[in-house]
Amino acid sequence: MNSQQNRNSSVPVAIRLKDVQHRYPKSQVTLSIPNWEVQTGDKVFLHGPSGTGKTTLLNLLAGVLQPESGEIALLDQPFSSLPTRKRDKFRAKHIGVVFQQFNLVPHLSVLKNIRLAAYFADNKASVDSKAAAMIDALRLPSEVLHQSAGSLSVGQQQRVAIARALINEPEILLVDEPTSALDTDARDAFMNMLTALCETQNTTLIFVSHDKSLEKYLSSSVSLSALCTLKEAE
Ligand SMILES: Nc1ncnc2c1ncn2[C@@H]1O[C@H](COP(=O)(O)OP(=O)(O)OP(=O)(O)O)[C@@H](O)[C@H]1O
Repeated sequence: MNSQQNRNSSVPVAIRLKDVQHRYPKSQVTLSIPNWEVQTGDKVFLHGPSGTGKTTLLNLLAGVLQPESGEIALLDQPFSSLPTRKRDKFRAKHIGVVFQQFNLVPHLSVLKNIRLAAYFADNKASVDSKAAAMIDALRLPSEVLHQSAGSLSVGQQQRVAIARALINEPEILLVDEPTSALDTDARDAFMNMLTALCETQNTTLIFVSHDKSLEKYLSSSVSLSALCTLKEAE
């Protein structure tokens, strides 16, 4: 099912892009998204061949990149036009991000990695007990909380990255190719855990992957080529 076709006008929109254009410095290629809306609670599988702009779009949604023109609104608030500090604050409070390298601090314990995300979002609500519950929900033994993130396997780090991204109960979760290092069984388990956690928190999920076999875990599917164009300057 396509997320544009799946739209129900009574459900609020979590993500809205209008006439967004982005060009990397010194690049001739412009990525252009005329219109895209994602409803609250939708879990979108965003797919497309390598180099079509998936990571660029996630970075725009995370506010790591700013569009050259157009507007990205999140949770009915202007986002891409916010000054950097306000955008950083908004991201820390409302957006969870799991990118390909997980970006855990390797020498810090799992618990400290999770506490750090809560600290940046000014989240003081019983973080340690929530972290323990999340680690349990992700089927990791409680001992990992006190192990350094860098000492864990890739699959374990992946789950810790999800726990860290969800600790502030973000309304939006952005996930980029997190399963590429996993075998089929581990991938199934991971996808089930991820979507169940998002369901519990009514999180809007944007999940990027090349792997079309993962489509079945998400509630809708969008091809990058239907959403955006990449144009080279003449
Ligand atoms: N930092 C950068 N500077 C210049 N051009 C870039 C940069 N990052 C990406 N691009 C270009 O932008 C386009 C989209 O790249 P992007 O990484 O978003 O694609 P992708 O679909 O995520 O690819 P993959 O599936 O291989 O990760 C490509 O043409 C790429 O060469």
